[in-house]
Amino acid sequence: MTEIYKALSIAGTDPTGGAGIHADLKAFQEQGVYGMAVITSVVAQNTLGVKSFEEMSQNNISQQIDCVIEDIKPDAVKTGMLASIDIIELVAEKLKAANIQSYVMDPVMVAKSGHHLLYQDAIDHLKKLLIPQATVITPNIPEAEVIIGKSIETLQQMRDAAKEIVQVYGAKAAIVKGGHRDGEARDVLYFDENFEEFVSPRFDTKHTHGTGCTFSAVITAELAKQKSIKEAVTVGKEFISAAIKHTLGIGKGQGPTNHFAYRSMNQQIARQPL
Ligand SMILES: Nc1ncnc2c1ncn2[C@@H]1O[C@H](COP(=O)(O)OP(=O)(O)O)[C@@H](O)[C@H]1O
Ligand SMILES: Cc1ncc(COP(=O)(O)OP(=O)(O)O)c(N)n1
Repeated sequence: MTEIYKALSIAGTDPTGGAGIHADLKAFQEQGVYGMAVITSVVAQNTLGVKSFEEMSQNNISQQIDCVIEDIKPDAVKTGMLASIDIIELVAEKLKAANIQSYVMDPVMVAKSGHHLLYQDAIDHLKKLLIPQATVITPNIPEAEVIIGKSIETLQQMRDAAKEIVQVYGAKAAIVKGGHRDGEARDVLYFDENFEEFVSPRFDTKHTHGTGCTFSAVITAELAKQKSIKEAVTVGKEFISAAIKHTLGIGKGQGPTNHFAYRSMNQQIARQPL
């Protein structure tokens, strides 16, 4: 019988489907993994920006997580938008108790539109309670700067940051993403005392809404399928590169990426125009 691999995203929503839980579920599905979702915050946002968000109650989030874990235990979990200290504390406690095999932490802080998705006072809790539990953490450059408290401009500083997040803050592996720099899109992974770099050309497009969510969701799906960290990040990079390159061109602002592109390319099927 075919093994069913299962992944859970604990994150906020995006009604236009480009980021958050919606992007995560689509990425899980594309990668052949059964997707599940616990909603931390309902966000009113679209490709033009975030209007507002409301957090779910502690009791409700707690019960959502219990409903999943008691019934269909995930092979891998990712967290995205967690918003507040209370939610971080709750999720950290639940993850520890569930003894999850692979945990991918996307330390979501600020949307590309500039709207804060994490209260400033919650950053220390993210660092103390969740980073030490992470199998892989996937900060973009501004998030890595907040975590280590230093500015990151050069490739060497990206490498130093990835190493520090592992050695000082306790993640098993860290990938610092280069999406916010100029030139080629180069991401740096530090794991097992080694560096690996993942590179693609920089595609000249404004349609990059939800790139970080999608990238970390694909890594989560691949880890759920028992792939190694290096294999999972390799697929994540190929997926997000194809999704940015073959833009859908929808939305009035920074549009979503093309979740169909990676599978369409691999299967040579024109499910959507490439
Ligand atoms: N214009 C682009 N062209 C190619 N790759 C990109 C581009 N923008 C981002 N990426 C890649 O997308 C992934 C997500 O990175 P990033 O956009 O920095 O994350 P976030 O959404 O968290 O800010 C990384 O692999 C990054 O290198
Ligand atoms: C609910 C929710 N979670 C995370 C984000 C940020 O997503 P990200 O992948 O960093 O992409 P941008 O939104 O910054 O383009 C979000 N917007 N909403």
